[in-house]
Formats: sequence, structure tokens, C-alpha cells
Amino acid sequence: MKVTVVGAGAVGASCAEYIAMKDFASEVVLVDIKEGFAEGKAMDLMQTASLNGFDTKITGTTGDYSKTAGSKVAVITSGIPRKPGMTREELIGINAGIVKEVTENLVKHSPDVIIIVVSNPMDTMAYLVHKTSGLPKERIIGMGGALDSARFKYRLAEALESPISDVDGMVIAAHSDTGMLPLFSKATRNGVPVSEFLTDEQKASVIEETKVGGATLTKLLGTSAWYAPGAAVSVMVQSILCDQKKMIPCSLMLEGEYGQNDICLGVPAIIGKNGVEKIVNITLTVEEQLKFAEAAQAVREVNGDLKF
Ligand SMILES: NC(=O)c1ccc[n+]([C@@H]2O[C@H](COP(=O)([O-])OP(=O)(O)OC[C@H]3O[C@@H](n4cnc5c(N)ncnc54)[C@H](O)[C@@H]3O)[C@@H](O)[C@H]2O)c1
Ligand SMILES: O=C(O)C[C@H](O)C(=O)O
Repeated sequence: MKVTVVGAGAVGASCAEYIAMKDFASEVVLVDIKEGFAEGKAMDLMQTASLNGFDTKITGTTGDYSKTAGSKVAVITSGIPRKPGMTREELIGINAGIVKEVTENLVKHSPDVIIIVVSNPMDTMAYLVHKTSGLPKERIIGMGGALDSARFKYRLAEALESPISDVDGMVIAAHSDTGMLPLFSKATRNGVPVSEFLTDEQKASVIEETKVGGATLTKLLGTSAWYAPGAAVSVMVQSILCDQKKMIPCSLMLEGEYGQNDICLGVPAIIGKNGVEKIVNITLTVEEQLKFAEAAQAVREVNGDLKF
């Protein structure tokens, strides 16, 4: 099955690389607006195929969407990343126009496509795709929670001094520095609540480090991260193409779930061959419910800046 990745920059190339390395897609088409860039990235990646042992065909195109026709999944990574000191929300002015135009092109050539939105501010960009694409809501999925949960597990393992494979945990709500909600109450080490091992001070530090995970990397790198974002996307694409039905926190259009309407926000969902197979309703503590509602309010304000 064919996967299109729009934006052959840091995140797009990383997505293509992880998808190819896992060898579950027949073809990955990279699209970029910069002349020759996607073609070059595709060629470079293809020259790793014999070294890394994959058969996925990677091709690149400068804006020719006819090459993306018949994609089962399309990943939108096109747009500008933030620089140190910026918030993701500040990217809306440039990225909204790019995401809208790219979505129109994708849907024109692949009307049955499932879109994964990565460009920031992601929850608002996912909302924009819902409002402008005409696709059913099950086929528009924002990527944030998969990445934020991986960062949460990294920070938990660090505090627990445990291998990451011992740890489980999930982050829901907004993909923003303030609106992320790491579900500490549900995080475990081999099934045992992590609260049994960590002090309140460690808990506060794990939560804060998780929430600013993207900003921390942006400060270190001078631009935002790409390896973990690419890996997170590849997990979502694999769950769709292989119909794995994994439960992954994703930014989805809510219609009453978690007390919210007409907003895209991170919630756990079963991801399979139809895209969103089911939104999973989990019990939140009163404090978590309040934080979820606060995050929704903040995202709603950013959505208010969109012009359709
Ligand atoms: N949701 C997440 O968890 C997450 C994680 C990482 C990055 N991001 C976001 O992903 C986006 C990309 O980040 P990056 O580091 O790859 O940036 P980048 O600058 O390395 O790559 C972006 C690419 O998009 C291309 N592009 C711009 N306009 C285009 C258009 N109209 N059509 C096709 N291609 C176009 C650019 O030429 C560039 O190659 C940013 O908005 C960033 O904030 C989101
Ligand atoms: O932090 C960013 O701006 C990019 C991305 O959303 C991330 O979390 O890595």
C-alpha cells in the first residue's frame, strides 16, 4: 500500500525512513515544494535499502500530486518548525495556508485517503483539515499523543532508573507546552503504579519535563525534533496499514467525548484499517478532567484565529 509524506524536511524524511525500515508499505512518496529536494531525499533513502534490508520503494516529487494518487495514508509535515523561545501556536500564520493547500491536493488525488496531521500547531491544523477537506472524521488523525507519550515514558524511566521497556504511560489533551496532560495516575512499571516508587517532587518534575519536551529539544537543536516524531508517525501508519488496532492517543474531532464538541484534542483511540476505529473513553480524576477542559479552552482560542 502507498503512503504519501508531504514535506521532505527533517520530520518528513524521518517518517519515510522509519516507515521504510519497518518494511510494511509498498511505496512511500515524498512531496516537497523545494525544487528537487524530495527527489534527493528519496534517492538518498533508497540508497540505504540494501544496507538496511528493506524493499519499500521511496520516490520523491516537487509538487506533482498525481504521483500520490491512490495513497492509503498521507502524512502532512509541510510547514515551518519553531525556533528556540517560540511556541507552536506562533506557527499558525504560515502553516495554516500550507496545510489547507496540501490537504486539497491530497484529497483530489486520493479521495479515500487517511490523513495524519503533524504540522504545528497540530491540534489546530487537524481541526483545519476537518473543516476544509470534506473527509469523514475517522480519516483525519493528529499526531501528538504518540510522541508525547514516548517522551513521558523516557522521563518516567529516567526517574525510576528503570529500562524504558518496563514503563507504560500515556499523554492526552493538547500538543502544546501548557496543554499536555501526562496521565501520571495511570502510569505503571510492570503493572505497578509509578506513584509507588516516585516522590511528589519527582512526579512534578516528570510531568513538567514531559510537557516541555518539544521546547527542550528545540533549545538544544536550534529547530524542533525529528527522530521521535518520525518514529511516532511510523507507529500510527503501521497500525493503519497492518490493521493492528493499537490504542494510541491521537488528536481527534470530539463530538461529546470527554465533554467536548467541535474541537480536535488528544484522546486514546483504536487505530486500524479505517483510521479511527473507536475513541476510547477512560476515567479521569477530577483534577485531570479540569486540566483537559483548560487545554480545550486554550486550543479553542487558537482555532479562533483560523480563516477558512
Ligand atoms: N505534531 C508533532 O508532534 C510534530 C513533531 C515535530 C515537528 N512538527 C511540525 O512539523 C513541521 C515540519 O517540521 P520539520 O522539522 O520537518 O521542518 P522542515 O523545515 O525541516 O521541513 C518542512 C518541509 O516542508 C516543506 N514545505 C513547505 N511548504 C510546503 C508545501 N506547500 N508543500 C510541500 N512541502 C512544503 C519545506 O520545503 C520543508 O522541506 C513543523 O510545523 C513542526 O512544528 C510536529
Ligand atoms: O516542539 C515542537 O515544536 C515540535 C513538535 O511539536 C515536538 O513536540 O517535537
